[in-house]
Parts: sequence; structure tokens; C-alpha cells
Amino acid sequence: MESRSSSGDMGRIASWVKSHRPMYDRATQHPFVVGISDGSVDLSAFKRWLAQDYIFVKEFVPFLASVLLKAWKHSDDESDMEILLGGMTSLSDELAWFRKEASKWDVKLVGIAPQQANLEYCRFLQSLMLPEVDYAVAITAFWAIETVYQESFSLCLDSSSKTPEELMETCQRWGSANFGHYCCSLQKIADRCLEKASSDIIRKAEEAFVCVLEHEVNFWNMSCGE
Ligand SMILES: Cc1ncc(CO)c(N)n1
Repeated sequence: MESRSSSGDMGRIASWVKSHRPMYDRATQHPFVVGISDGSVDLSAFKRWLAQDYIFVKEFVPFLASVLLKAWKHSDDESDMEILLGGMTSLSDELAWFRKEASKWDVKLVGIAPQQANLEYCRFLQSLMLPEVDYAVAITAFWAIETVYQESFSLCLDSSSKTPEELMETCQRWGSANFGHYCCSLQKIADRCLEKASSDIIRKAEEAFVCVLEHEVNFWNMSCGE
């Protein structure tokens, strides 16, 4: 009998992580994050990341709103809405956390210009907000964006890591088991949508996944000051 998908028992998402492993690892084990986990991170790089990520997360709100709208229109599973709404709540929390963290580090958040890599990433988000972008494509990108941070920062919480105490809160925000659980829920939604998607949509979703990985690497590079 023919298997359910070209990837056999593995969901689409897991099969893409496998087939794009080198790029996935570049995004989730970047020197910036490795530097946090071994304590060698340059604090001026961390501060640059903090201010730039605040700009990014503000753009992430309308992106998530567009995903919510697509779920409302096209999802056949009511629980998607609940999961995404939970994500919206944590974004509101996250923005408040950025302001608190910035004041702790004496980092300015107002009047900061987004750097090139950030601008390009935000532009990519905007392209995914268009109504003609399929729910399956948007939710795949959303899963990927959250998961890169989850994998990255959970590395900094490993028992063998030497993450500086003052950076632990940052790492816990995205690296926690709770956030990991949320990413798994997003993966299940994406896999379910992709199971029913046309080959054209599947191709676009894979492209969006790879684009997210590239933008994430560029974002880390920018934070390192490259
Ligand atoms: C650049 C970037 N990627 C992912 C996340 C996760 O929300 C974030 N805050 N910033």
C-alpha cells in the first residue's frame, strides 16, 4: 500500500527538519546562542539582539493576527484557534518582558532603527500576511519561527551549559518545556494542514520553512555585529 505521504510515518515537518538538517542546525545552534550557553557571549551583542528582537516581535503581532484570521476562515479544527490565541497572549506578555529586560540592561527601545537583516525578516513576515497565502504555509512559517527560538534557547538551559545567571530569564522564556509544548502543538497543526494540502501548497510551505531558517541565521549574525 502506498504510504500516506512521501515521508512515510514521519510527519511532513519532521521530514523537512531531517532533509534540511544542516540549515536547521545553523539556525538553532548559532555561535550567538552557543556563546550564551558557554558564557562567552559579548553583552553588547546581547543588548543589540534585545532591541532588534523587540522590533521584530512587534511585527510578529500582526503576523500572528493574520494566521488567526486564516485559522478562523479555513481551519476544520476549533482547537487551532485556542492554541493561537494562547500564542497571542504570550506575545503580549513578551512585549512587556522586553521593556522590563531593556530597562534592566539600560537598552533603549524607542527610536531604534531596525537593521537590514531585521527589515528583511519583517518584510518576509509581511509577504506571509497576504490573504492569498494559504493557512498551511503561514502556520508552517509560524511553527518554524517559534521553534528556532525554542531549540536555540533550550540549549542554554542544558545541565552542561554555563549560561550567565542574568541571561537565564531570556533562555527560560523560549527554552522552557512549556514553550516546547506550544511548539509541538503548532507542529501538529501544520502537519495536519499539510496532509490535506496540494503539492503546490506543500512546496510553498517547505520554501517558507527554509526562508525562516535563512532569516533566523541572518538575524543572529546581525546580533553578533556582522
Ligand atoms: C528573530 C526571532 N525569531 C523568533 C522569535 C520567537 O518568537 C523571536 N522572538 N525573534
